[in-house]
Amino acid sequence: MSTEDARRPGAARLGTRRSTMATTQSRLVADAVTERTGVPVDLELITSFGDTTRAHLTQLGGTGVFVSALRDALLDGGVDFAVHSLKDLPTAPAEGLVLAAVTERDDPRDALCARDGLTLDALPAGARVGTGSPRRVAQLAAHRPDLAYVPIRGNAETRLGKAASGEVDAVVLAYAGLVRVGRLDAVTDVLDADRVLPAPGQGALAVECRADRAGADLSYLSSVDHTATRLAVTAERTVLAELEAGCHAPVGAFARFEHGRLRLTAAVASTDGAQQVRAERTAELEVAPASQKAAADLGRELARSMIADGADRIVADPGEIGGAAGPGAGA
Ligand SMILES: NCc1[nH]cc(CCC(=O)O)c1CC(=O)O
Repeated sequence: MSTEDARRPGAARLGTRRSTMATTQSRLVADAVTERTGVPVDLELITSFGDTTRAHLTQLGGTGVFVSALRDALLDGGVDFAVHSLKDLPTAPAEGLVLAAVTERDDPRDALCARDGLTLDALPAGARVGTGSPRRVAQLAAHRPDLAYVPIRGNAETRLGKAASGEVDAVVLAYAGLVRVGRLDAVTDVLDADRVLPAPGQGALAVECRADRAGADLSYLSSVDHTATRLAVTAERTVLAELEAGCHAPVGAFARFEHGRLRLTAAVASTDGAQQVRAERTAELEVAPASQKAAADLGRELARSMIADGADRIVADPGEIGGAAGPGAGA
């Protein structure tokens, strides 16, 4: 374990993964906490299995590879709190831990980073699109079944490098992540939610700490909680939980407040894009912490209507990326 700075007495210790994206988003939250409460925060770098393994993410057989090392450090008191990309957090609550805050969401959309400034519609048939996310492949294939989807992994810089080197023609990454690593220059098409629904929680950060400290010595963490975001991501994550799907399932969900209502859209698609269940539902909801249950109810009702339409069967057997069904022949 190494520290970013020498530890300052009285400073809170924020555990973070080592990647540029993780340290940038941890620093953002640390600065917001300090600005709002006066509590100084030091970053402590922790290596996780997800950062070191060469196995493809979808082969790791479980969710949350990025978060378990941080959670161990929280539970044993090595650090006071941790910041995760919310979309990487399993929906099942972690024993002894709570979400002390969910920060205001950044842009939730996915972005295409293609050679020669190409947009999704302009990519030629057969172009190779690199992404290891079944959700992205499934939804992209629904629009462009004629492209070749190639599973790739690595951090944002590594993936962008594969497009720059010509190994693939394009990669798809979260817009918010590209902002955090300072690589918006690579974006050639921003994929709005009508085309590709983001992952539940995408663009929001989760602040996690030990349950017995959240209402006690760490109660100041609530200063960075954003109620509207928390309600939206509660609805989104409830869809995922009800579908019994993990963060690498082909499930997109996005909720936003519009005219006093929370509007939730979700989609499940097979990896070849051929089967898709998409649904939307709204609920009248006050932007207040007391609306938490109503937000979860909205997610549960939407998921149940999708299951009635066969969404659970797609989740159970979405097909492989670049698998037997493969890219369609037509242009
Ligand atoms: N799975 C990795 C991951 N976790 C969070 C982000 C982006 C930032 C965010 O969604 O908050 C990324 C990279 C990506 O999907 O391109």
